[in-house]
Amino acid sequence: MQDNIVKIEGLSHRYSKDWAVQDVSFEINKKGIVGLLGSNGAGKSTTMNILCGVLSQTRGQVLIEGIDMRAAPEEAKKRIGFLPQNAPLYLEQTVDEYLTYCAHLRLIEKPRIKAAVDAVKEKCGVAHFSKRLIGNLSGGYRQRVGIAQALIHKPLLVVLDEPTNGLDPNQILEVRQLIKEIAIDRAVIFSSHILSEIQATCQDIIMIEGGKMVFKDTMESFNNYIEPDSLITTMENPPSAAVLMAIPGINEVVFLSENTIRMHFDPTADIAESIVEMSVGNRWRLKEITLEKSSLDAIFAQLSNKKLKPVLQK
Ligand SMILES: Nc1ncnc2c1ncn2[C@@H]1O[C@H](COP(=O)(O)OP(=O)(O)OP(=O)(O)O)[C@@H](O)[C@H]1O
Repeated sequence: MQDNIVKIEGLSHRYSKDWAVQDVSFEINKKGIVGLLGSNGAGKSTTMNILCGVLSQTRGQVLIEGIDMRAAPEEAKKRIGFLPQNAPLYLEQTVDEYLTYCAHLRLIEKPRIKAAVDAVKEKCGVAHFSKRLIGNLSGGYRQRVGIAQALIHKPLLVVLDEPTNGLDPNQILEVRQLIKEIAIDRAVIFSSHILSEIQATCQDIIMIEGGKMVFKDTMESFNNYIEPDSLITTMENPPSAAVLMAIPGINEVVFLSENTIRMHFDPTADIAESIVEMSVGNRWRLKEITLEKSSLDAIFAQLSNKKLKPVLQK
């Protein structure tokens, strides 16, 4: 029995001569929400389209519950519900007509179709719009219908490509809540170029930039990277950089001016307390000490910077 629903190994894809995705490998557990984060053009849609069997990779392997997407696409696709970046909605159909059509496409047996449609309408909060033309729904409700079609055949894995893109703040909150609900008994992977979006919803995060995976871990460990690791002090009578560097835990000292110093330190060491105590003992005349906390956006920017080594890759 597989303990993961997705296993991707050495995935690479090029459309013509440029590689859109290069050597991406990851696994997804059977339950929970994974966020695929990356800026525009990072390779998110390419990865998701390959994962769902919509696009055939140049290299590498995609296994869905151990089934090779290339070798047995029909079996693998049965396990997946997909909402692509541009939801495949027919605006001139009603919600009922469209979901019934999707149920047929998913080869649900005729006598079971009505119950399947009713169940996903209920789950996605669109039952009261059953007879409404999709073209007359708001963006948020259209997205709900898009998610409903992805759930119609009760897939083990739901793949949502930028599901909150273009929605207003209230609609974003509603779709996030819906994603959390559908992930209770299955795996969900969704993509976004907005870090806070992934942070609010996911247990795990995979980040790709320039087609390469630069980070993969739990959201919790990602958040730990924003622990303060530098501080700024102002002292009337500061010691030399060498004296400060000798304090255990300090690994870089930068004089910003004669009296203002930035110190980088190991976040596990209690540096602020050591500096205050030493300042009193050595008459450094400490006037100010401020911990600097990297913002999430700064970390995102750092990880997105292709020139940097992918230091956080696990
Ligand atoms: N059909 C295509 N033909 C040629 N190049 C493509 C094609 N689709 C995507 N690309 C290129 O592949 C790279 C990755 O694109 P992809 O759409 O996967 O990124 P993305 O992270 O989903 O970005 P976005 O959020 O803007 O959709 C980009 O450089 C893009 O221009």
